Amino acid sequence: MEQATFRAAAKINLCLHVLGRRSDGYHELAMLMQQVGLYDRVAISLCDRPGVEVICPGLDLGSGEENIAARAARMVLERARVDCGVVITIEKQIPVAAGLGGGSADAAAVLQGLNQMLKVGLSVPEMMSLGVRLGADVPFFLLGSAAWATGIGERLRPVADLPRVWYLLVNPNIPVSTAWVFQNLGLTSPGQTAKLREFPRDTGDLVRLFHNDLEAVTCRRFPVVVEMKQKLLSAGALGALMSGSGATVFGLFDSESAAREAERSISVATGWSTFVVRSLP
Ligand SMILES: C[C@@](CO)(OP(=O)(O)O)[C@H](O)COP(=O)(O)OP(=O)(O)OC[C@H]1O[C@@H](n2ccc(N)nc2=O)[C@H](O)[C@@H]1O
Ligand SMILES: Nc1ncnc2c1ncn2[C@@H]1O[C@H](COP(=O)(O)OP(=O)(O)O)[C@@H](O)[C@H]1O
Repeated sequence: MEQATFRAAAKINLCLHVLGRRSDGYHELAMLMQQVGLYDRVAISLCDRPGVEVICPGLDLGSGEENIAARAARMVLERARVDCGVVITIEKQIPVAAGLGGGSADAAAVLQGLNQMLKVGLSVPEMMSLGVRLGADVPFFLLGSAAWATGIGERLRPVADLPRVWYLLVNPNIPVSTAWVFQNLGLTSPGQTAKLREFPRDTGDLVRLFHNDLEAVTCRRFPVVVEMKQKLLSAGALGALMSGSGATVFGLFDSESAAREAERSISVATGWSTFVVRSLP
């Protein structure tokens, strides 16, 4: 039985502007997205028994249509025209429903991993067009570099050489539904366009880009997000922002030691989950 293990890194949104609502209910966005060093481990085993099984120790994410990794596996198996089955074991480190794209990252790892293991020969653009049917964020994870994202998040322009910085991620252990946040956005006029040509060269440039149109919606329902931002700033973060639809907040630091010191002061005082991570290229 062939087996391989892949790492699936989380993402943060350094800015997220909502530009408008489409007739299918999705929203046009403009975002700067970057992966960070917080990983799920996705182990894929091929087996003789047909079907897809997903095991996620300690969590119940199902193996049916509700599980995005299982859906990704079925898509590749259909194209591979083989009659083997797949068992996927996901060790989650990325908090679930946290604005860090964990499900989409796992799905991208399964698309790439099975494509490789079954020698299906799908190109990256082909995987991206399958991926966007699983989730708007999946193409970004297949790209594998920081990017400006437009459309519903699937139109990507890679950004090279973003400053490598450290983030302290703080999550209150409250799951937030992305669909709920968009439904409660109450968009009345067209949103502001982000300056997509902007090229952040240093930490100051990065912090000046920080903006998230979804933050106010999540903060109204979960005021703890405001508290987490304030705690990060008083602990020395150069900037702090909610990622995606929340509720994770990230604080930016220019050294690992500064981020770890802030983590100590924040996690001593609260029961929140914290992660010190480096930005990925
Ligand atoms: C908001 C973002 C920002 O990166 O991140 P998360 O908070 O999920 O991490 C993403 O756009 C989320 O991407 P993803 O989580 O893959 O979204 P999907 O599963 O496709 O969509 C979940 C729901 O969010 C809404 N949605 C999503 C993307 C988008 N551009 N417009 C939307 O209105 C839709 O109501 C959809 O039913
Ligand atoms: N492999 C998976 N990892 C995380 N969540 C998953 C997975 N498969 C399905 N889900 C479901 O997807 C939803 C969104 O999860 P996630 O991708 O972690 O959040 P977010 O979109 O906020 O980053 C959750 O409600 C969860 O139950």
